[in-house]
Amino acid sequence: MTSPTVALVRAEFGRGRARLAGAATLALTGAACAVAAPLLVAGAIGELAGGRSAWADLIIVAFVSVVGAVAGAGSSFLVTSVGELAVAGTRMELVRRALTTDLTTLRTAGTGEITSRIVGDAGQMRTYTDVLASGLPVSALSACAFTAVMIWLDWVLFVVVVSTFLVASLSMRTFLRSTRRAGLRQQAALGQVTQQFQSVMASVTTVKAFGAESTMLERIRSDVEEVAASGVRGALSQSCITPLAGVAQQVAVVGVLAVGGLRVSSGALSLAHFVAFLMYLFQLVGPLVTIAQSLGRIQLAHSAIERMDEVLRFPPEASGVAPASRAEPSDDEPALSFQDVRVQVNEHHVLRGVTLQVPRTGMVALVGPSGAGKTSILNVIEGFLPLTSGRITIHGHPIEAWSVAERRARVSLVEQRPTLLNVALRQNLTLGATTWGGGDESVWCALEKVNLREKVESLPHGLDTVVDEATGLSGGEMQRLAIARALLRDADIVLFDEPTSALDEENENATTRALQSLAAVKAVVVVAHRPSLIRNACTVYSVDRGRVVTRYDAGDGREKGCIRNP
Ligand SMILES: Nc1ncnc2c1ncn2[C@@H]1O[C@H](COP(=O)(O)OP(=O)(O)OP(=O)(O)O)[C@@H](O)[C@H]1O
Repeated sequence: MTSPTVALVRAEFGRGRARLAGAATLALTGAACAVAAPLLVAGAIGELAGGRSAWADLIIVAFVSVVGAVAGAGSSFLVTSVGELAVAGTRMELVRRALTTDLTTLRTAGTGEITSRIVGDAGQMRTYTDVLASGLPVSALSACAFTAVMIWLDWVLFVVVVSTFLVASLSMRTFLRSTRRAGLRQQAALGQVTQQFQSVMASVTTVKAFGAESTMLERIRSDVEEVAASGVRGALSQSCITPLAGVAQQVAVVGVLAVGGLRVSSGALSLAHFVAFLMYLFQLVGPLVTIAQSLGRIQLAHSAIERMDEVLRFPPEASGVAPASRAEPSDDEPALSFQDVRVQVNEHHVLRGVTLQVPRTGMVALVGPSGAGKTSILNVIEGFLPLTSGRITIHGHPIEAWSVAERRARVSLVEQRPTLLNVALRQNLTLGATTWGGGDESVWCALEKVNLREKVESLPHGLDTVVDEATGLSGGEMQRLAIARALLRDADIVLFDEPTSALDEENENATTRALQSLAAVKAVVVVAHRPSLIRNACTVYSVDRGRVVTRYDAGDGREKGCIRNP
């Protein structure tokens, strides 16, 4: 199967083909200069041996060497710039895949693991692009050219060189394999470190409050040590490659000197060709070491590619069918309808046959003991939990008939544990707000409804305040900001999961009023424990063990608190 990472890199290289063509031309120039230099030196020796001046030849040698060096540097710069773009393109695709896959895949993989692939493994791929596009082809080209000239100069001496390098290359294969294994283990351990550290940071206050710093440190230590141990194993294998090439070169030099000396004295080889052959032999070691090291680095990059491939193969969220296949919502249909909805995750029966209806306007409350399945009902509407059987309709159309984006555009959610993004308050509040025309008035209006206007006005940067760990928002303030965000979104179904659980009486009353006025024009579903919220519901569904066990409807012209069992 083709690696999606490699396919991405190829596509990026395709986009940078002009620069790569320039790099290839420069690399060829560099290689040609490297090949020409010893021949020019041999020519100079011939001139000197014949008692003639060799100044002109030596100046040409110097010129060719400088041109070769400049061409090599230019080629490497061009390839590096294309490589950076390839890494950036791959990183963006990894982020896109992570954001567009379903929650189950995301949670199974672990966000820390994914982070380490986006940051660490993608960085490792720079090695791959550098090596593959620059070091390796140039060295291979030079080695081929040197080899061809060496055969032309004296094939007997070349056989001596090949036999020594063949023995060395067989030993190198073992080192290359162990480098790859070490690389895979190191990247996996690094992923674990990121995963563990992220989870500790997410609960850092709990860790501190319970004095669990050293316990957490110990949990992370074994993975950190594994990163180091695999790194050392990889470095050991890699560091054996250069000396091995050095030893092969020395053995080859001794062999070439012995055999070459005999051939020069017998007149089978001229002195100038013998010197040129030796120069090529010394020059050959550089490209050979680069090739061997490049192969080692490619092994490391391959392990990174395997790990990125896993993310790039994440399935996208089921997108539903195109809107064209569905008629416009009818006014007579309820906003939401569940018929015998069942959800099973692995062996766990989360919902066991839920039937309920939510009218187009008004508030429906879900009540019940902890773990009953209330949040799961909201999650299945959002598509965070997959439906096992049963039927859900939104405005009369089955959820399968809505694309995920369209369905979510109709629905707004305030989660039980709301989160704010690390961006300005304004951006947090207008996240997904389709009606927000760029003016702040609607934002202030939403903040007023949740009793937060004064607080935000008092902040030195107002709506431009960036929400980070140092902002120090209280749990109740976070909850009210999340409610304001939901009020600003132009969705016709609004889901609230225990929206007042962290609020004092005054803020609870303000929020209840905001929800009431919202329910006058929209369908509101609220998971609630507080009587103040339940009191305002037109229908209350009592949920237990994944089922609706009772339904209470408020009577016509009822007074507050008057909820009767049908
Ligand atoms: N993705 C999931 N995988 C496995 N089990 C799940 C999943 N989501 C929910 N559950 C389980 O389903 C049950 C219902 O969970 P849910 O969060 O819906 O309860 P709840 O009624 O909202 O509880 P609470 O009032 O405490 O928030 C729980 O036992 C929970 O562990």
